[in-house]
Amino acid sequence: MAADTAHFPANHPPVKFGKVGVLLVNLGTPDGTDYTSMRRYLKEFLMDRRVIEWSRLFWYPILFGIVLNRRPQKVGKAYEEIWNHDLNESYLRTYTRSQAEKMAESFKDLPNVIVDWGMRYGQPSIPSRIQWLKDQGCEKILLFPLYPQFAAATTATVNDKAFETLLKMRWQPALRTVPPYHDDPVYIEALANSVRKHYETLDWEPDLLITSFHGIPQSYFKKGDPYHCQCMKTARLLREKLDLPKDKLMVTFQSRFGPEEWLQPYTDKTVEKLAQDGVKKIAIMNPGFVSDCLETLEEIAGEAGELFLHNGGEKFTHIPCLNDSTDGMWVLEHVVRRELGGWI
Ligand SMILES: C=CC1=C(C)c2cc3[nH]c(cc4nc(cc5[nH]c(cc1n2)c(C)c5CCC(=O)O)C(CCC(=O)O)=C4C)c(C)c3C=C
Ligand SMILES: [Fe+2]
Ligand SMILES: [Fe+2]
Repeated sequence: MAADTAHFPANHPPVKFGKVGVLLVNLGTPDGTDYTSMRRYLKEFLMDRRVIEWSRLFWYPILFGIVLNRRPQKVGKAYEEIWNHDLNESYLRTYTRSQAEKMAESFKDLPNVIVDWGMRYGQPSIPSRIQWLKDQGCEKILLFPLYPQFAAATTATVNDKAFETLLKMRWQPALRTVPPYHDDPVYIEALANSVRKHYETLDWEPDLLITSFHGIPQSYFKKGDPYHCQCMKTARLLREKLDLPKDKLMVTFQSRFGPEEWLQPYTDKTVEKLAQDGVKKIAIMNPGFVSDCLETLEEIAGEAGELFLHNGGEKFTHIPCLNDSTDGMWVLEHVVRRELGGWI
């Protein structure tokens, strides 16, 4: 309900209250594909201690001396290929905004709830959205890092940024964070549906389904990150839901960065080897990404596909992420309604 200020004394500052905010947060994305936008985005991303855990004394000379000079141009070209030119933004931003808009529409039965969206890196920033929700009268905010599997490099850094924002506020809203939903039956069912629906569009049948998750360094896993285990559980539940034998669904990890050893098997090496070993038809999906982005469209649908076909594979298909599809929205809304328990 709109805040009722009628009974305030005449000299009382106007305040809004009584609302509950839902803030959907995804990773982030550059504002443009040019060098300056790319550098700004990568700098914020790669300065995050949750993402790169190396000592700053070691990392900053490499970051500022090499990475931020070369990588913006290289990655900018890759973004150029998958850019949403109609809206002049990346699909990650298009989908995240659409997810918030669709959720707001279906939450019309909850008039006190305001749904908003933000990014961990780049715009709209988490501090700006938390302040905006507070200004709208949100005394309670449900923060939803959209990643199904928890990783310190993704979920924890979103939570950190939100709490860091509260650190500077006198009148803080109550903040609740959404836990990982890697084994939620609704999520698993939506993934299974997306596979079934995609297969119906093909005039061939894949010999193998690869679930490719974003990797993390092995060292993060050894320090106790639950990410690997949660990816494995998602994949097992999906395989069971699809009624596939163990050898028909494979888990791989993509997007290595830097010289360290990352979670294995690596997606690119696996795809290459499978083709060389005579596997002819594969499908790849990215269950850990809530929206298609550079890592799914360029690296998997593009590069991994080419690698497979150039090494002897005959058929390759990429199954889109859940994005803002009906099934995808069903998952996000189910998780949010559950986590709002006691607040609405
Ligand atoms: C050491 C570096 C990185 C870790 C650890 C890492 C983990 C991680 N990332 C995602 C999801 C996404 N990453 C994306 C892009 C991206 N990731 C890294 C580095 C690490 N990620 C970089 C440097 C970049 C930028 C592109 C590049 O320079 O190669 C994206 C795409 C964003 C977009 O705008 O499209 C996503 C999404 C997860 C889920 C994860 C750990 C679980
Ligand atoms: Fe990443
Ligand atoms: Fe494990």
